[in-house]
Amino acid sequence: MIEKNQIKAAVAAAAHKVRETNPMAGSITNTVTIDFVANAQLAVGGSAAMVYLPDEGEALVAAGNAVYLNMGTLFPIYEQTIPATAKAAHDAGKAWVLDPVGLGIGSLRTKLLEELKPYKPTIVRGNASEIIALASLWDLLGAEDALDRPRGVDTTDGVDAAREAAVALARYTGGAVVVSGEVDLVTDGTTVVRSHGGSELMSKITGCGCSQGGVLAVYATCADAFTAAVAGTSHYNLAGTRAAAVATAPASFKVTFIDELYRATGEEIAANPMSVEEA
Ligand SMILES: Nc1ncnc2c1ncn2[C@@H]1O[C@H](COP(=O)(O)OP(=O)(O)O)[C@@H](O)[C@H]1O
Ligand SMILES: Cc1ncsc1CCOP(=O)(O)O
Ligand SMILES: [Mg+2]
Repeated sequence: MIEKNQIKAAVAAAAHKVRETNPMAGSITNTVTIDFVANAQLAVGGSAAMVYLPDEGEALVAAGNAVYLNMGTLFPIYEQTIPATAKAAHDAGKAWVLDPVGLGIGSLRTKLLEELKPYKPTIVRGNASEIIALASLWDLLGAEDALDRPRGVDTTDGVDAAREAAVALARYTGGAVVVSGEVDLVTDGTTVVRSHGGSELMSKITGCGCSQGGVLAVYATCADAFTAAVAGTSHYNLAGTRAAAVATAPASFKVTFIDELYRATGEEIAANPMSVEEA
């Protein structure tokens, strides 16, 4: 298990490095939230590039240290783009972040996520239902825990219901897993961090999860999987807490939230409340 002080020091260092280096993390993401993802990546200090085509996904892998793959709205071309980009990242030893949005809707999403298993995402980020569904699809849960039911894009499970699935996924990938919710859970399969903060209003605007994934990819350009996952999640929760102190309804919250992502310093991000336990 990693000690809390060590985690916090690594988080502050990662935040400083992002701000100093303005790293690019390319994305293949959904059309609902593509603008929010790019703006969140810029606000935390990164640089964004959004593409749809297979050779462009591979080009973004070559051009940066991390890419973000989000399954939210699939087009037929993604049958080529998503596996080609994940394979390119895996083969190049570069980081990639997976958000298995809406796993269970339709057959292409399921087929693609099955295909991605050998490319072991550096960070998996999803809500509790998506994390349980992915661990189940990848046969990482005991038969009695395995679930196979279609879902939408919002969770029907609490974060703790996905703890075992998250630990199993992290042990399989060798990377980190973030389960988002009222209190976010982050694990590398050995240590579990619970990151506090944020706001209920984050579930009242679309794209807080998707943009969190984009921010995690920015951090993954500059830090190991677990540090990047804790740092991006802490940064998110701090900005959510601060935005909720100013804005009381969804649209103004979203604008203020992006401002607070921009304002947060490395020390403030590291000081965001967390608890640490063994996996
Ligand atoms: N009730 C809540 N309280 C605090 N933060 C929340 C709450 N609901 C969601 N969040 C935050 O919103 C972000 C997106 O989480 P979530 O809504 O679970 O993802 P998704 O949009 O993929 O379903 C995360 O940073 C999470 O911490
Ligand atoms: C509503 C919706 N439908 C397909 S993707 C998407 C966005 C989901 O965004 P998030 O999971 O971040 O709320
Ligand atoms: Mg989501």
